Amino acid sequence: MRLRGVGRRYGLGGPWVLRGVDLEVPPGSLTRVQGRNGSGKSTLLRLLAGIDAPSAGRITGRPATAYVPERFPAELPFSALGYLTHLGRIHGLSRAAAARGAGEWLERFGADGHAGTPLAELSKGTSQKIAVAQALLAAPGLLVLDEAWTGLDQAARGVLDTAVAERVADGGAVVFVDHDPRRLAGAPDRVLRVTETRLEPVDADAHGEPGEAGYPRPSGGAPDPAAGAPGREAVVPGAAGPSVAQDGPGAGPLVRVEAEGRPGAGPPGELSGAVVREYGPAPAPAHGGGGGDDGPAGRGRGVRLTVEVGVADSDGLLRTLLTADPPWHIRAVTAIDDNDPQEPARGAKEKA
Ligand SMILES: Nc1ncnc2c1ncn2[C@@H]1O[C@H](COP(=O)(O)OP(=O)(O)OP(=O)(O)O)[C@@H](O)[C@H]1O
Repeated sequence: MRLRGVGRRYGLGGPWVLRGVDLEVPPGSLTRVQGRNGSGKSTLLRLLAGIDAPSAGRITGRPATAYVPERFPAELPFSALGYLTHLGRIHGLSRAAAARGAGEWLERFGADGHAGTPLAELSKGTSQKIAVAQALLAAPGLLVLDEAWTGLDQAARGVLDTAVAERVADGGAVVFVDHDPRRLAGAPDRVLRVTETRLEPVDADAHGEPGEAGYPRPSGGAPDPAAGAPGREAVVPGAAGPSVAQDGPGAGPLVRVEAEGRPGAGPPGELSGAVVREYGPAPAPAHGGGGGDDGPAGRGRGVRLTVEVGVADSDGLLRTLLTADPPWHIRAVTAIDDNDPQEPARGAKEKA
């Protein structure tokens, strides 16, 4: 598949999110895409997946494509097995092959016990397994994964790792975005960074390094007026306890997760190994609202939660937030570069 001079902007006269992107996606290739929050990674992946059209340029030579979106629409009136069979049919499989493939993927993901469960009644984790299974089941020529590992348990993440390797070995192309710099570390044939509307190759030596330009802190965020809110920089109650306050979330690379909850939501009580950096009223929308991106905060002013956690625990943290009732809306996930002078000294801050 080939992208030539591809650009995307939203709305009439809106700013270009991507511009002049030339890209070839060869068969049998594994490509990682990274970039700052809001740089345009999901926009690029939607274009690659063919569910969005470029505002400029051309995309040619698309193979059969499957896509795991950042958010899976789980409210459809199907059972898990019925949905996967239906999707298999849409991907061109015969009824028998679709049903067989659906059953096999449910089993591989350890979700066969939920074959008859309506989608709307599935847990977030099982729902994510279905989101991934629907993309894998027709063995697509191009597989596009937008944070597809998030919300999966450890065993299912391993199944997905293996499935990606199988796809590539089988001549399929896989393009993925993931917040964890260690995801499929060493496996991608190339790493691309979306920056300032462009797509540029990342130095192979920088693959997956925390703090590398693919994982900077959120860009341009105005200081939060709620900086002094109660609970800021507190240790999560009932979770990691005093050892976190003394030692921080452990040695090694850290990930910062920013989430937004319903008005009045308290922090979930099971954020093991995590340090809460900020907890208070969400800032007012920068553009006066109307963007249709209210998240679980709904129309009211929600609660903003910023948590730091070791990379190894970040999947668990995300799962906890996403499966909370009501779930938190994940605003940003960024790795933290301890060598960055703009980062406040750790240790000292934890003890403040
Ligand atoms: N449907 C849309 N309508 C209007 N603007 C959009 C739409 N989708 C994305 N944008 C804007 O395009 C820019 C890039 O968004 P995109 O979601 O592609 O970035 P991203 O790198 O995937 O971000 P994140 O890491 O936070 O998921 C952002 O400024 C975003 O607000």
